Parts: sequence; C-alpha cells; structure tokens
Amino acid sequence: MSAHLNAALREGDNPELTEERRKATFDTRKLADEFFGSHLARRRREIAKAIDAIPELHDTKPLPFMTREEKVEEAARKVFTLSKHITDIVDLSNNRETQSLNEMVIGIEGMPISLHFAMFIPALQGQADDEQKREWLDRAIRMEIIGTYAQTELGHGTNLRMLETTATYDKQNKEFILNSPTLTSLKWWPGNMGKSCNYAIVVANLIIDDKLLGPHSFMVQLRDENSHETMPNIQIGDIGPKMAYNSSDNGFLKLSNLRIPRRNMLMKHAKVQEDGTYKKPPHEKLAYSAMVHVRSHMITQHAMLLAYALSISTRYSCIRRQGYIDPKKDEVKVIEYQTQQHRLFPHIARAYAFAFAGTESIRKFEIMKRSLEAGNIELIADLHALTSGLKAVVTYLAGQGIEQARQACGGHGYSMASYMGEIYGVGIAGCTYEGENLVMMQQLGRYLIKAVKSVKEGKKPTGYVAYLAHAGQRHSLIDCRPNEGYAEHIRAFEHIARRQTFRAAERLQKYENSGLSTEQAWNNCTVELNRASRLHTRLFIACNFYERVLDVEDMAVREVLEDLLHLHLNYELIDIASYALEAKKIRPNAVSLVDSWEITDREHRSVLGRRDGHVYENLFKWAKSSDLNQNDVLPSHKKHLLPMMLNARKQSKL
Ligand SMILES: CCCCCCCCCCCCCCCCCCCC(=O)SCCNC(=O)CCNC(=O)[C@H](O)C(C)(C)COP(=O)(O)OP(=O)(O)OC[C@H]1O[C@@H](n2cnc3c(N)ncnc32)[C@H](O)[C@@H]1OP(=O)(O)O
Ligand SMILES: Cc1cc2nc3c(=O)[nH]c(=O)nc-3n(C[C@H](O)[C@H](O)[C@H](O)COP(=O)(O)OP(=O)(O)OC[C@H]3O[C@@H](n4cnc5c(N)ncnc54)[C@H](O)[C@@H]3O)c2cc1C
Repeated sequence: MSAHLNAALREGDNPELTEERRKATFDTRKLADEFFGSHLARRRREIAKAIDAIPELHDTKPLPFMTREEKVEEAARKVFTLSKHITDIVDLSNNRETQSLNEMVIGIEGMPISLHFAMFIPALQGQADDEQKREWLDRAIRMEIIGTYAQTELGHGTNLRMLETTATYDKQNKEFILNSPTLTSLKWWPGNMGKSCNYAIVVANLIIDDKLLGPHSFMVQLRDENSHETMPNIQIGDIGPKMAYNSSDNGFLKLSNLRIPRRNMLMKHAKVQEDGTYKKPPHEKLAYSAMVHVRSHMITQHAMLLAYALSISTRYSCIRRQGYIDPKKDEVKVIEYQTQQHRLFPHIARAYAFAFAGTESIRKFEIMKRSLEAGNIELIADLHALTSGLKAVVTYLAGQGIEQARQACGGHGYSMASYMGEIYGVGIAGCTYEGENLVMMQQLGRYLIKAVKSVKEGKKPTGYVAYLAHAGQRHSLIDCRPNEGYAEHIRAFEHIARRQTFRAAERLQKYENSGLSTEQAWNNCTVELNRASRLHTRLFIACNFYERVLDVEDMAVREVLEDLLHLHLNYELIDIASYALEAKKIRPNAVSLVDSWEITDREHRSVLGRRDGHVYENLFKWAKSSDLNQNDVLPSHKKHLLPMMLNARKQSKL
C-alpha cells in the first residue's frame, strides 16, 4: 500500500514508527470502519475533533499524579463542563458514542455519572411503567437527578435470592418500608452512591403479608435535591480506595424504616396493587434486565481496554531497541523478537475478535428488547446464556492480554507513565462486577445441559447450540489438511466444544443417578461444566469472527483480517502461541493494526503509547512533573525520616 494513504503518518513523528507505518498493506481508516462499524468510527473522529476545540475538557495533569480527591473532583469538573456541550457533541441515546466521549474526556477511572448511564437509566427503561418513566426517566436523561443501581450487599452479591434488604408493603398507608436489618444487609459497592448520586434503584426483597416475594426494584431518594444532604432514615458514604476506578465513589447505604410511596416500586412487569395484591411478571428474571444490558455492552468495552494496552505496547515495541539478533548489526526493535510477537499478536487478533463479538451481543440485546416490547419473552434465555458466557470469557482473556502487553513493555510498563496499571485494574474489575465470572459460566452451563438433553431426546437445537446435534462428526486438528480453509478449523473447534459439553452432561447424569441431590451433583461437575461453557463461548467468538471477515468488501482489509483470523483460530485451537508463519505475516502490519483502533493520545493517557513515538523525552518530562519533585526535600522526610536519622546519629555520638 502506498505510504501516503496511511492516515496515521504525520510529519515529525519518531522515524521508527514512520518506518512501520509505511509497511502497512491496508488503509487504517478502512480497518477502523470494520472494528467500530463505519458510523461509530466516523463519529469517534468527529467527537475527538470537538474535544480538541474545548480546552476545559482536557486533563489538567496526568491522572496518576492526582490524589483520590483530586481525581474525583477532576471527573466532576469535566462532567459539569460536558453537560454544557454534550448534546452538541453526541447523540445521548447512542450508548457507544456516549461511551466513546466518556473514554476520551474523562477516561476509564470512573466518574460521578457512570452508573447513572450504565444502569440507572437502563433499569428505568426496562422496568418502569409509562407513568414512572414520565416521572423519572426524562429527568434522569436531562441529568436533573443522578442515580445508581444499588443491589450488592456487604454479605451477598452473587446470590440475589439471599439479599437481606427488605421492602415490606404497608397496606394502610400504601407505602413500602425499606430496611437494612443487619450489618451484612448494607448495600455495598454501588458506583457513585457514596457522594455523587441523589437517587438509587434499590433492589430489595419484597414482603407482602409476611410472604417473601423475591428481589424487586424500588426508587429511593438518597439526598435532598437542593442541599444534597442525606435524607432522613438513610446512612450513606464512600467505601474507600480500590485497586483501580478511584475516580468513582462506590458507596454503602443503610436504610432504617424508610417509607416510600407504593408507586416507587418499578412496575412495568411485577405489580403491587393498593390492596396489596401482587401480580407476577411474565418472566421471573425480567427484574435482572439492567444487568443483562450491561453484560451485553461489556464485551466491546473490554475489547477497547485490550486495544488500549496493545496499541501502547505494540508502538512502544517498535521504538524500543534492546539486544541483537545479528551481533554484527545494530540493536533491534524489541518487536523483532519471536517471543515478543507471540506475546502480542494473538491478543491483537483477540481484540478484533472480541470487538466483533461485542457488536453482535449489543445487536442481540436490541433484538431481544424489541421483541420484549412486542410481548415476546422467548429470546431472554438465549441472550442471558450468550452474555453470561461472553462477559466471563472476554473479561478474563482481556485481563490476560493486558498483563502480557504490560510485561511486553519491560520496566517502563510498570511505571504509571505507561498507564498499564490502571487499564489492568479496570479490566479485571469486569471479572467480578455484573456477576462473578465462574458463577456466570454456570448460568451458561445450565443452558448447555438443557441443549444436550434436547439433543438426546432427538430434537435439533437451533442457533448457537445447533452444533451440539452434530454428534458423531468427529474432527480433530490432525484431520485438517493445509489450505482446507477456516471452515475446517471451525469444525475441529465445534468437535472439541461438543465433546466437552457431552462429557460434562454425562458426568452430571452419573452423579444424579448415584443418588446425589441435583444441587450436590451440579457442584461436583462445575469444573467440567465451566470448561464446556468456556469452549462454547470461544467457539462463538471464533465463528462470529469468521462470519464477520466474510462480509468485508475492501480486499486489503479483508486480507489482513484473514491473517488475524488464521492466527486466532490456530491460537485458540492449540492454546499455545501460533506458528512462525502467522507471526511473520502479521509483523509488517503490527503498528498499523493498532493504529486502526484510532485511539487518540488524549484517550490513551500513556507516555509509552504516544502516537508520535517520542517516548523517552516525554518519560523524562513525566518524571520531572511528579509532585514529589516539587520540593528538593519532602516535608514528610523533614518530619519523620530526617529526625530519625539525626536522632540515630546523635545517639551514636553519645
Ligand atoms: C456527561 C458524560 C456522559 C458520559 C456517559 C458515559 C456513559 C457510560 C459509562 C459506562 C461505564 C460503565 C462502567 C460499568 C461499571 C460497573 C457496573 C457494575 C454494576 C454491578 O455490578 S450491579 C450488580 C451485579 N450483580 C450481579 O450480576 C449478580 C449476579 N447474580 C445473578 O445475576 C443471579 O443471582 C444469578 C447468578 C444469575 C442466579 O440467579 P437466580 O435468581 O438465583 O437464578 P437461578 O440460578 O436459580 O436460575 C433460575 C433460572 O433463571 C435463569 N436466569 C437467571 N438470570 C437470568 C437473567 N438475567 N435473564 C434470564 N434468565 C435468567 C437461569 O438461567 C435459570 O433458568 P433455567 O431455565 O435454567 O431454570
Ligand atoms: C468495580 C466494581 C463496581 C461495582 N459496582 C456495583 C454497582 O454499581 N452496583 C452493585 O449493586 N454492585 C456493584 N458491584 C458489586 C459486584 O456486582 C459484586 O461484587 C459481584 O456481583 C460479585 O459478587 P460477590 O462480591 O458477592 O462475590 P462472591 O459471590 O462472594 O464471590 C466470591 C467467590 O465465591 C464464588 N462463588 C460464589 N457463589 C458461587 C456459586 N454459586 N458457585 C460457585 N462459586 C461461587 C465466586 O466464584 C468467587 O470465587 C461492583 C463491584 C466492583 C468490583
């Protein structure tokens, strides 16, 4: 490809990176159009340009140099500034546009209205009836109120049925009385609940006439809308610093005989009438809709976190020279080492595969939402199974990829100048929030076991589990002949996933037949079941990648995506680094593959990943700007260490 077509080439860049960009065999803008979808890719460029023109939206100093209070304040300042411009910059109803704006301006460390957009608004959309939407949703969208989603408790998060917060219906006053009856029932973790929000959707166990009716959602006002002071009967605060996400004020909440009107229970599906008559929802798990919404969006979000880490380390690997391959020649760029390529390239392939899988999970969510609005609940189970598996596999593998990308940067990767520490901390949080990964795997496991049962009954499951009915079609990698195409790889993959799912199902059956209770038998098989879920999900990601590549029209882009697909399928199948052949093919395009993610320096917040490649001079600038360098001798040193040493010296002279 002729060099002038490469959109990432600029005058004055580090020549090491320019040399890489000149090797590109495709147009990075066209690949960006595939990675994000052409609409979002274009909008991201427009959003980045709009932000460039508003200096108040730029970082005042690098986030790693800020204290927690400064971070919280900086995020609040930016949200306030954004609120004046936001509707000129993005279409607020478009989650991915709004999310991109958030990542570019505020970053990944959290901000005061993350949960407002991620869960409060989606929960209202999914669970409030029309009258309730008129009362709260419009105000929420205009940001007159800020809300969060308060479900997890100090003592319970995963097992929702054991939540201890109660909402007892008082027929006489037509009110619910909310209580946190024990220490372990305190709400714990909800994002932005500590200091920022004035409302929350609180998930509590509904009790009518002493009958426990399970978790339901209630609108609770936490703070006065004018003074922002905590409302009576409520105790609230921040839970303290975390591994990452420290711009966010995750909070705790204690409710003590708090009375709220009957109509504060979200009543689109389940309903409580004035006389206390309870009407069940059409599907028991509709109250979990906000979680499914976030899970379906987490996949693209984690593909992006992986992309951040890989573009930092791939660019850096091309400006970092260390050691020799030929001792008679100059030191080489570390990207030339076979081990470096094996460390990074399979994860680059995964970042593309995850982004495509994420686009598909969002598409499926939208289809399910529309069909639910038409009264059809059939797609809920399929989507729950798909997003449970994807959420667990992608967050875990993205975490692994980010950590490999950090290690690929050597010592500088450990400095926050690389920003890798924050990317990793934010990435792995996804393994825990929205359902602990190993638990979500079991949700998919239940679905797979049902599919096996239906195959055994002679039925033919459709959709993502159709391959389970192809039992008997044995296929292994040994059967694969060179050049037989990707379909052969997919069939081998299907065989492995199918074999594992049947193995888990048979083991479960064996335990059940032996007289164990269903639950005990299940627990004895969960390792096998989770393996099946993992393989099923990795198969889905691979198939989706394959199908996606078939749709690409631009031949140069399609060719490089096929190289990545080939690497991905081999890597996934063999579960070890790919052959040298694939590495050699990817090598000339490595920088352009990461340039195609079009992550701006503002968004990256990484000295090592700078687009212009001028790393070393900027690392030195970074070090000079450390707070600790503002005084030659630190005040704390004067206060503690100096007296200690002086005292020690005095003692030795005595
Ligand atoms: C101005 C600037 C603007 C900028 C804007 C920026 C915007 C955006 C910023 C975005 C940033 C995003 C940051 C995100 C931050 C993180 C948020 C994190 C929030 C949370 O973590 S909320 C809490 C989440 N909690 C959980 O996920 C709990 C996990 N537990 C569960 O989900 C359930 O307990 C579990 C494990 C599913 C079990 O449920 P249970 O009721 O016990 O059910 P069973 O296991 O018995 O299964 C019975 C049956 O039900 C089916 N089932 C279960 N769940 C579902 C479901 N959700 N949907 C459909 N079906 C479901 C299950 O499969 C079983 O079916 P069977 O047919 O097998 O019987
Ligand atoms: C950054 C962050 C943000 C969050 N934001 C929010 C928020 O906004 N709102 C909110 O309500 N919550 C929030 N949470 C809480 C989060 O949703 C929960 O922490 C999460 O769902 C996991 O639940 P847990 O903490 O109860 O884990 P636990 O269930 O206690 O997990 C501990 C271990 O037990 C295992 N385990 C548990 N149950 C089973 C089982 N049935 N079978 C096998 N193994 C099991 C798990 O696999 C894990 O290894 C947030 C958490 C984090 C980290």
